[in-house]
Amino acid sequence: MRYLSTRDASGDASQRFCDILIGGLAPDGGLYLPESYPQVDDATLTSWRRLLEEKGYAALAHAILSLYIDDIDSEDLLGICRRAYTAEKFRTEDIVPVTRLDERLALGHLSNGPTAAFKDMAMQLLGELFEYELARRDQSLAVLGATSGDTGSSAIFALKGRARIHVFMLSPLGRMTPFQQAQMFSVDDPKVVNLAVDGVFDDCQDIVKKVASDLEFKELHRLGAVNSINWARLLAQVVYYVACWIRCTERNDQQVSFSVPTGNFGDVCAGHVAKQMGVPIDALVVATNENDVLDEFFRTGVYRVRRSAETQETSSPSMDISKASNFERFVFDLLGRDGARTAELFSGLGTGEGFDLSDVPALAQARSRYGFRSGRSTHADRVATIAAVDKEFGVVVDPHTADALKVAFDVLDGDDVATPVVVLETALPVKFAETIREALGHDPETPEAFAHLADAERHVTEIDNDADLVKKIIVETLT
Ligand SMILES: Cc1ncc(COP(=O)(O)O)c(C=O)c1O
Ligand SMILES: N[C@@H](CCOP(=O)(O)O)C(=O)O
Repeated sequence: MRYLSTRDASGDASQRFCDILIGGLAPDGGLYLPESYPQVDDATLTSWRRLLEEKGYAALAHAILSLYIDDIDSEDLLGICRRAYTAEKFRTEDIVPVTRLDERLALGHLSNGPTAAFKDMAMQLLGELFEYELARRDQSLAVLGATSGDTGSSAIFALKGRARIHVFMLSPLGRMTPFQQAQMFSVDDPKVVNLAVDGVFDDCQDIVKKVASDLEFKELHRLGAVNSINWARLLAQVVYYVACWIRCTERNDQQVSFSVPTGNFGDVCAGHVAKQMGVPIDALVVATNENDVLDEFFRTGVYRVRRSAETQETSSPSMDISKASNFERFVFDLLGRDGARTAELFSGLGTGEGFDLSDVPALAQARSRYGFRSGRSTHADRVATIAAVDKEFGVVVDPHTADALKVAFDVLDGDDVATPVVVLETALPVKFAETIREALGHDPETPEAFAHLADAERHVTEIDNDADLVKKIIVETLT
């Protein structure tokens, strides 16, 4: 399989998987996608069903990843998957258990990993892939990432202690929950550098892209990416769509839909990839919080990015995002993979512009061909949903999952989706105690592994929103 950039007008798919794994963002500022989506037939779906049942999640991951990775020996890739997806790390043999709430609703549990968020599903694999490839190249990597609360911890826990890797993680100052801050900043490791930026997540992500676009700097300091701009993140996430579909169905002609709490559009974009491969997925429901740029797009065709000052601070803080990176991948597909047009639309976003596709005939396909639906949820909605789901099903969900449940109820009640909906649970409630207390009147359960966090010492430097300053810190740390 070869890969191309969403901004490459020539359509030249010349990159191999391990090159883009290490490269992260494409040199032209675009995001990598495979030249085509491998198509799965009935026999393949049946074999995946058997594989998951008989050999487990790691074996399923190996089968799916093998369709996209042809520059890692198959046995080595299997070893990588087995090391990434263990019952010890994910606290369950199933890795991704599914709870059926009723005949039309299920929860896909993605947050049983080391940092209690779905980011671990991809990040544990990324850690193993980096280790393997860097050893093969005898190289080091300086990972520069941005987080709104969960990617940061997940990356740090997956990468710390790996000899060839430094981690520089940018987070929006004061905008994460106390638990998220404690989890991330408690790591005491000279090769892990936490930088709290005076700004919002989008500012942090802009810095990452700006620094990575300085190709000389990137090459000199061997800069890598762990955000979902890295294709490997999305690829790993495709696997749990397949696993959830298998766990909710008995036959290959049965479809399910997914409701996905959405911020940077990475999670639901992995669902888009799975659907394009032929996995029997009906609707992909994009559930946003009050930062509803994507809901607005799917309703109107207008992509109106908000400036930092307009990005609201909400009680599902990990989704406080107004410039969704991976949306570029979907628009590239929607526009028939027109790299020149995609470059034109997305290169203006840095200056706060958006675009309007309401007149483009292909927009209708967002729903008809690609299955997208959307909706938004507010603070009042998520608090009410957490309380209602606890009362009706005896399950406590985190605020992000509550947003997806709220929108799932909307589309089901409005008869907009006729297939069972799997709501992706993206974090554990322990990370968002204040909102849980407001909804339920008591604290969320604290798993034993996190009991020590509240008192841990913090390791973080507060900095201005300044890409040059970040470069300076990277240089000083690496030399
Ligand atoms: C808990 C949680 N839920 C949902 C999301 C949204 O996922 P995505 O950015 O892939 O759309 C994030 C982060 O973005 C998150 O941390
Ligand atoms: N919600 C994320 C934001 C970054 O998204 P990513 O999927 O691109 O890494 C977070 O919690 O940090």
